Amino acid sequence: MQPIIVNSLNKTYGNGQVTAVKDVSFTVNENELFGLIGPDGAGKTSIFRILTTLLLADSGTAKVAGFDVVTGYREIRQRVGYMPGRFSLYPDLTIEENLAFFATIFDTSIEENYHLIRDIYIQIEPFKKRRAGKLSGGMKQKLALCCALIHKPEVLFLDEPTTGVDPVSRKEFWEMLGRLKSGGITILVSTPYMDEASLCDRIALMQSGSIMTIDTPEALTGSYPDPLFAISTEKASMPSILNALAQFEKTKSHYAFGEFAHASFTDKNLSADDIIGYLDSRGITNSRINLIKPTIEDRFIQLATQK
Ligand SMILES: Nc1ncnc2c1ncn2[C@@H]1O[C@H](COP(=O)(O)OP(=O)(O)OP(=O)(O)O)[C@@H](O)[C@H]1O
Repeated sequence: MQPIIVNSLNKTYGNGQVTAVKDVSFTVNENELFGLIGPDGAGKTSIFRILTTLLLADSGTAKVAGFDVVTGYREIRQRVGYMPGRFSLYPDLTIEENLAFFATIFDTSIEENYHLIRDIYIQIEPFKKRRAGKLSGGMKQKLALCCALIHKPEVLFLDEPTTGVDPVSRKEFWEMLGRLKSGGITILVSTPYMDEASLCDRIALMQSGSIMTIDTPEALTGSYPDPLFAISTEKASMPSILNALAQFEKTKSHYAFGEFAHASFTDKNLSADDIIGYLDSRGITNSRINLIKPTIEDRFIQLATQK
């Protein structure tokens, strides 16, 4: 059985004025870590809320853990864990009290399922008497994950779990997801961070409510359609490099990527020397150009901007 089956979901807000989810279909396999990747407003939270039975779709169907999200909402709520994007715990309760509260509403106890959360909980246990509202971003997120796990869910929904969290805690968090997955839980996670996408088994790249493509991270970057170059120079500013590239008739795409400009060209036989020659002719000298392996972010930009 596939724990998540989504078929042609649509969701609008404001009497149809805002389209949040547009004909979205995907499936998640048992024991898979599946990512919804896209910028703010792509529709990720709406999908999470529909799948966790907190929001009704306008049309389409979805099944979670074998139950329909409309007719089987009670069963689904028993079987899933949900960590919403915004901090959802009780700020005036301590770590321990929040966890005990979530255990109680699911008719279990911290002791009964301690083994599920142990790896994560031991990191925040020394502060168990501290109120949740007074925790750092990384600690809040660990507590929220413990609360989402304490009733032993079959499917875990994590909506932007690492937004606002420092890089070290983000890394630790993803290592924890890997361990949970090995423990047999199916995970749907969303993130706007493209570097995290590569840690999923498969990802759906989303924009403006639609899924542009679904595949493994390796297959997505491997199927980038053109040679991609990273260009830098100490002698010219980024805007002037981008401006020169914009005026080159063979430029297909160009954008700033950290300290580099990334560019692809309509002529697949164009060499780095040809590009250096063109930039020289535009007064951009001493440029360095490397043929690079595209990242998920490059692939996202390519799909989002293709005509
Ligand atoms: N209750 C609402 N009323 C009106 N518009 C909404 C509502 N909730 C979401 N939207 C709009 O629907 C679109 C999709 O929002 P959604 O929250 O699902 O996306 P997201 O990818 O999760 O982004 P974010 O990270 O910003 O939450 C956005 O344009 C958003 O402004």
